[in-house]
Amino acid sequence: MNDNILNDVYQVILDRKANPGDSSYTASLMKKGLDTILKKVGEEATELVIAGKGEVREQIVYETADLFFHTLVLLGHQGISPEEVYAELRRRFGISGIAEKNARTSTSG
Ligand SMILES: N=c1c2ncn([C@@H]3O[C@H](COP(=O)(O)OP(=O)(O)OP(=O)(O)O)[C@@H](O)[C@H]3O)c2ncn1[C@@H]1O[C@H](COP(=O)(O)O)[C@@H](O)[C@H]1O
Repeated sequence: MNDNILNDVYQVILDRKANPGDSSYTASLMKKGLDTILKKVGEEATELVIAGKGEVREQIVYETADLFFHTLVLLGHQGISPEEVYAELRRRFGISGIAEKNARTSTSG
């Protein structure tokens, strides 16, 4: 996962943090600080829960994107790279996950 949209958006977030512009929503969140960012993450998580209950596919996708974005802002604020999260997921995926992937590959051809 070296080249994906999460990384691209994260790079923009870091840039907004380093070079805040007046019109940037990300920069305004960074300026307001951790409590505001955490509040947004909580709100977006709640909105995703509501969307999930509604079972409207487009709404779930939209709210998931909002939650991903605000989570990346939190990571950026804390100086944590998405790569650290990917590494944790890879660690959990571990040996059993790799074995499952290999089994799927060998039966799909
Ligand atoms: N991915 C996003 C992104 N997702 C959501 N948002 C903003 O997050 C806010 C969401 O807060 P709310 O849910 O309260 O918004 P709302 O309009 O009240 O309600 P919704 O309809 O969004 O649910 C809105 O203002 C959205 O515009 C985002 N703002 C920025 N980005 C990315 O960040 C980049 C830099 O943006 P700026 O910092 O604004 O330059 C952009 O190019 C995008 O790639």
